Amino acid sequence: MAAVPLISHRFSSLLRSSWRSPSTPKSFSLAIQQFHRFRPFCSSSMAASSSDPKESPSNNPGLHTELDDATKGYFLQQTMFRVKDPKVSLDFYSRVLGMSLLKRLDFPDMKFSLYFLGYENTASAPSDPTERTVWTFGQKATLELTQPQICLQQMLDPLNLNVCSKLAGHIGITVDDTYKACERFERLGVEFVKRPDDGKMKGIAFIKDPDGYWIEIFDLKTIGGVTSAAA
Ligand SMILES: C[C@@H](O)C(=O)SC[C@H](NC(=O)CC[C@H](N)C(=O)O)C(=O)NCC(=O)O
Ligand SMILES: [Zn+2]
Repeated sequence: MAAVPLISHRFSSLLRSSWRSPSTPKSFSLAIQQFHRFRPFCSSSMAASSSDPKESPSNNPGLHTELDDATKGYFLQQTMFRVKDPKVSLDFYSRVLGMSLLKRLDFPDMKFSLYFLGYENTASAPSDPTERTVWTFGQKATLELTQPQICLQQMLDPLNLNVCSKLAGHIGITVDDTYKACERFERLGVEFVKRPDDGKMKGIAFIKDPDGYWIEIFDLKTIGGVTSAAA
């Protein structure tokens, strides 16, 4: 909201200066041009009604608060970063930020490893490797560090626009049922990167958000089996 006073201040000072000297229609028309340039921004922010909370739908076009029952139980489970050296990253996130390694998954045939970090107490993690995977995917807000060996060269090449050079990989949502969720996404016209039965990892899907960010979709019923060989 702070930006709006700045813009309206700039616009009002333009108006004042042009108004004070009506003989200079040029600055007045500039002021009007400025207004029209910033109006879309102002209209969405200045339209905030003082009677409703700032976070209400009336002040946030596009926001829905009557949520679809189908999404009940969804939670943000992970954010995936690609890393150049897991040793350096694990040191940073554990020693500097106090995270624990909840789960490590190794996919030697696909040449990458995954490190799931978070603030959960690992003393409560199951000892069975696959059950520990399911436990991890039941935790909210983990960090998934991906060390994609085959991508390493692309990552080190700043000019490389290969998917691997994007350091921020995806976010991941734990849903109740991946196939049911994806059938709903199809009905809603969501763009897919990978449908659940595409590619090597059956049962995991990737959709895109309006800006093209990848969102991974999985569930606790299948994630253990999908990753059992890597557990
Ligand atoms: C377990 C789940 O949270 C995953 O993210 S595994 C998904 C899998 N990841 C990779 O293949 C990592 C290596 C890849 N080269 C990369 O850098 O992303 C996957 O299918 N990723 C999407 C893809 O199309 O690569
Ligand atoms: Zn992931």
